[in-house]
Amino acid sequence: MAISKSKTGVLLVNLGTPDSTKTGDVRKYLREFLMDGRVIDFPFIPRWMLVNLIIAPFRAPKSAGEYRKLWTDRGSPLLFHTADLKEKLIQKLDPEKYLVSMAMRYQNPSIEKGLEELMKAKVKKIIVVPLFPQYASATNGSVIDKVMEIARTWQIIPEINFISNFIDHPLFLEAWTELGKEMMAKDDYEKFVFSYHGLPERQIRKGSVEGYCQLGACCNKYGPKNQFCYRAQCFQTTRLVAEKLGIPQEKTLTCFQSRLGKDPWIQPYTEDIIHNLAKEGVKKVLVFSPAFVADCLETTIEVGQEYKEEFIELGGEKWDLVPSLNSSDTWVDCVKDLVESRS
Ligand SMILES: C=CC1=C(C)c2cc3[nH]c(cc4nc(cc5[nH]c(cc1n2)c(C)c5CCC(=O)O)C(CCC(=O)O)=C4C)c(C)c3C=C
Ligand SMILES: [Fe+2]
Ligand SMILES: [Fe+2]
Repeated sequence: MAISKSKTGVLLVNLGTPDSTKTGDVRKYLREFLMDGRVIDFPFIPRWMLVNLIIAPFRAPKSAGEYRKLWTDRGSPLLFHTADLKEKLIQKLDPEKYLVSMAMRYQNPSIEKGLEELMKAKVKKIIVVPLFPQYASATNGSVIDKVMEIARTWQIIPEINFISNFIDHPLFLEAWTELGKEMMAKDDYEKFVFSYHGLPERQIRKGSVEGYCQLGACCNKYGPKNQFCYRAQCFQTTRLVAEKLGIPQEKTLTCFQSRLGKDPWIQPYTEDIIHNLAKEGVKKVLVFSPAFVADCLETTIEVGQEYKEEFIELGGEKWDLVPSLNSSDTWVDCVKDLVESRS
């Protein structure tokens, strides 16, 4: 009892995934996810109408089909890779000092449950690790928001520490370098595409400090004024990973996938990059997806299957996806260090 009182609680949080591939479960997931005002940042009524009358009903059957292609015996890869990461982290952290739990921002296991587990053990402090390397209001911001919404109902609120982003953590970069090297040993790639999850441009502008972020060349530099700009962090991630792998900058392309709706999202779009590469006669491409730390619908299906089919149809020969960090040893070491450095 005395020992558990002095433990630090660690909460790993990933995005979320449906409970099953049934259309009803996918609809429920999409509703919870997209009704988050940090994800679709419209006022409540237009957001409610858009999500409940248009996106969820029409998208759910299509998304359920995509999830069926992705699903495994262990369920959703996003979920089981996060569970594996948690188990491996437990093995590496001192059990006398740390108690680790995991959650999904949307659906299950919920953040409520994850925090409850830590609070029941009377932890002295909580370190929340949103598993998103680049800060965005729609992801890390939303996790922080949700944790605070829950914590404000407690009588005793222990010290809570949030990891904001970790794009320049040496072990994060090393983990991607190891995976990239393994792929690069197999073939000579002409171009290296870094495809990140997209965001509506509006969300970047809202976070712009003194109007600095203009969604253009401003993202080619990374400093105090754009340290929270998601697009700038993505470009910086590309530069850091490419540098460690010895890939010349002119062979790298940073782009953004998964646009939803008609509003402009951050550019360049991955689809446009695919078309341009094919037009230029590029045949062999290696693709990194460093906005995700676990393989999921966005990596395996969208990048690994759909974009690949498009590139091959347009005349390309190879479009190989670097697998995500999942629960690789170096990535587990990175999370261990993120936690221990805040203890
Ligand atoms: C307005 C819509 C969306 C924003 C903004 C958004 C930001 C965002 N998302 C991720 C990470 C993931 N997204 C995933 C799936 C997914 N994302 C959206 C929409 C927005 N995301 C939808 C509708 C979906 C569901 C799938 C679909 O119908 O296409 C996933 C995969 C989950 C899985 O179960 O595999 C991840 C991970 C980031 C990092 C991000 C902003 C930076
Ligand atoms: Fe998303
Ligand atoms: Fe910016």
